[in-house]
Amino acid sequence: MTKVLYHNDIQEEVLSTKKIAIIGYGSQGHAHALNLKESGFDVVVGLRKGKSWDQAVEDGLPVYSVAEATSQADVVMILLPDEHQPKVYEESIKPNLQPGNALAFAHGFNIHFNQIVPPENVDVFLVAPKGPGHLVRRTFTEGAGVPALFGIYQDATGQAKQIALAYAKGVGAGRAGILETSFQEETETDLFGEQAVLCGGVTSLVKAGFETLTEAGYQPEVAYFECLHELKLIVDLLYEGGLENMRYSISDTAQWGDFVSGPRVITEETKARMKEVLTDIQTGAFAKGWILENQANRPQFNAINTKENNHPIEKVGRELRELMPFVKKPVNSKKGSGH
Ligand SMILES: NC(=O)C1=CN([C@@H]2O[C@H](COP(=O)(O)OP(=O)(O)OC[C@H]3O[C@@H](n4cnc5c(N)ncnc54)[C@H](OP(=O)(O)O)[C@@H]3O)[C@@H](O)[C@H]2O)C=CC1
Ligand SMILES: CC[C@](O)(C(C)=O)C(=O)O
Ligand SMILES: [Mg+2]
Ligand SMILES: [Mg+2]
Repeated sequence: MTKVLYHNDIQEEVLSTKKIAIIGYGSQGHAHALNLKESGFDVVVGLRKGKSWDQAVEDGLPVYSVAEATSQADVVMILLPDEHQPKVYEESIKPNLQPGNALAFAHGFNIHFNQIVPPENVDVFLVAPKGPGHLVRRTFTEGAGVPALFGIYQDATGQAKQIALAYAKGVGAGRAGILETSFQEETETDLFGEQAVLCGGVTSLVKAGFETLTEAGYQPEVAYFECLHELKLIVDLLYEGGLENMRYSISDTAQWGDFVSGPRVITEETKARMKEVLTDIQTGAFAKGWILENQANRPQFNAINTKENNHPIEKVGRELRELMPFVKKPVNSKKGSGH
């Protein structure tokens, strides 16, 4: 089995004497900055003026422009949206990097697809939490953590691995498990996971189930509970104990239905489509399309986003969640949250 590292396997001294600049204060940025600070590290945040800047100040962090934060830091972690990173890197980060600094990422996209080409005299590593930033923060405050991958692209100082590991420990990943990867493996598996399974796969499955039931005349509220709300409860069992644990808790009738009907829905054809998705990622076709979409100001992204937000499952879901005060407010609507 691949070696998985935990909290006590990692020395953090190599990072204790360094200043870390977190560039961006969104989903991952706020989690890394706050977790590292509470782990005892010296953290500054680099931003443009705006909502995130105000939030980081309110959270008690020293905030500077991206150029100023980079200039004073030893480790520069870029946590801007992938599509904004190359421009900000060229204009504000690259001119302020010193030999021996470390440039870090939470996803390998821009390095792997050559959108950012760092100088040879800096370390380049990634620490990629395998979970959404808001959960990286929430689990940390609860004394737990989200697993992370680390990978080294360039080791100019001979210390890149130790620095990356100390960083991963500082964000709380040592509580859950830290695994070594390459930029290529992290980039390709992360894109595949979010497209085919975690995000694209799940949303398409949920909508298809909801539409099948409502088009057959069943109540949208019943379809919502069956196909979306209960998914979290089923996923909790998978998370805690795998497929067997989930199947232990459900009825034998459900388990038999799982065995005979699951493979009728997710078929060899689905797997063939997954392989096509993976090929597009590996060849760079997906990356090229995403870069072009951004250069054109996201016409398709915006149109699809609006349509998706107006899907009937979203409308009935909003109404039903209002009546369940115990359901956590979505991370994009917390009052006063700039994350
Ligand atoms: N989201 C996640 O959970 C995960 C993300 N990742 C990776 O982490 C990285 C960050 O992603 P994510 O956290 O989703 O990013 P977000 O979209 O949440 O980042 C938004 C932040 O970036 C700032 N920002 C955007 N553009 C600029 C700019 N031009 N100059 C300065 N600041 C800017 C925003 O500031 P403002 O308020 O001023 O707009 C805000 O603070 C990506 O590489 C992503 O792939 C990896 C694992 C999971
Ligand atoms: C699953 C989506 C993700 O890869 C993540 C939260 O890990 C992302 O890019 O946001
Ligand atoms: Mg991911
Ligand atoms: Mg991702």
